[in-house]
Amino acid sequence: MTDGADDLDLDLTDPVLASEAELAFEGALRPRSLAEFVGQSRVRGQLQLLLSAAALQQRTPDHILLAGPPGLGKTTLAMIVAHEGGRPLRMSSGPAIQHAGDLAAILSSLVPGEVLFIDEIHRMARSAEEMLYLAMEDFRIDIMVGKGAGATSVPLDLAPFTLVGATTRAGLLPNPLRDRFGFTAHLEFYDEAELEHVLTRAAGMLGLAIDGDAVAEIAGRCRGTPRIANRLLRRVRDYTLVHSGGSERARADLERVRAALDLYDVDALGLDRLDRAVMETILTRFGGGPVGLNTLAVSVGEEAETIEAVVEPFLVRIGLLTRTPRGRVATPAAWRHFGRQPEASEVEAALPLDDL
Ligand SMILES: Nc1ncnc2c1ncn2[C@@H]1O[C@H](COP(=O)(O)OP(=O)(O)OP(=O)(O)O)[C@@H](O)[C@H]1O
Repeated sequence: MTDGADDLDLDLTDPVLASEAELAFEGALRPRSLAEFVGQSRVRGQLQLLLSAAALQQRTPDHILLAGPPGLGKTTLAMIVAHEGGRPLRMSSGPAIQHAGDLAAILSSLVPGEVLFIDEIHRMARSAEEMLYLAMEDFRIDIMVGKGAGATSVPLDLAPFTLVGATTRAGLLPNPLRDRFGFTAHLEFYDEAELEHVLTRAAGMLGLAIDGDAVAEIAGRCRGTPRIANRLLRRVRDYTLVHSGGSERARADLERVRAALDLYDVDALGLDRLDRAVMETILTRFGGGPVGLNTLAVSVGEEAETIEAVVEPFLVRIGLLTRTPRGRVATPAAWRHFGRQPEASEVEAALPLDDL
């Protein structure tokens, strides 16, 4: 149990308190140290070295870029970087920094040694990005005063800080920005043993008794992602609570886990509704592909960025989808998983999207 577990001692029958409890649960679940952080052993080792070297030399750690799909622990790692070094943490995000002035206001108010976390850093305004280059390198920014011919730039010294940037799309970062990070961590999907560890820890904090095979079933269906693992566990907790008449001693067994996950539309491979809509669209509307990302996004009614950053990495990883220069293509494993034959696809191509 971590310190945050005490926050969970709330009355779950009160709807307001229950949602507070869910939030408290999210917060309490975040590991507070690298030792508590499950999996990503390579990244953990690299970060540990970087932080230890900075501590020995009594300087701020180098800037760190965390890259990888959503829910793998980027925010958690940023918090750990601050916590391990006993440094304050300022949190912001790319979409919130739409002008250089927004960034100047944040940078100029940092205290020495502060960790600045910018989530979705690839979505920051270009003018702010340019200001960040100088800030990262020299701990200095140039502020423009006045307008037109009379405008002058006034240098402003900043307190030394560590920037931790997070991105689901490292490829979108301009090279000058990427090069100014002292270390880039690429977070990978978690394997099932690691997810079982995450789930067992979370179940303990939630006070949920759960069988080993039931934990393994959730681990196999959470797309290699701790955030999804924790979310599914909460639904299993709800299901167990309701189907045992609210008994405190209820146990989540394999049967209950399967029933809960089926109810919430999570299939045996962990595909959810959006994953399935994407795959079925490729299989039925486009005969298995190739199909371009934008065409696919319009057909599914979802943002191209969401498909590229959230849906595709997992589908590629489990071998249902490949990316080719001509577009996305379903693999033979995808045809098998969806119980379809390539020849049948043209017949079904006339189906409207709602029928998928
Ligand atoms: N290695 C881990 N061990 C235990 N729990 C983890 C781990 N990584 C993530 N989690 C849990 O998963 C949840 C999501 O993690 P986090 O918010 O850090 O992901 P993220 O990569 O920042 O996601 P996003 O890109 O969507 O912001 C958190 O509740 C956290 O407790």
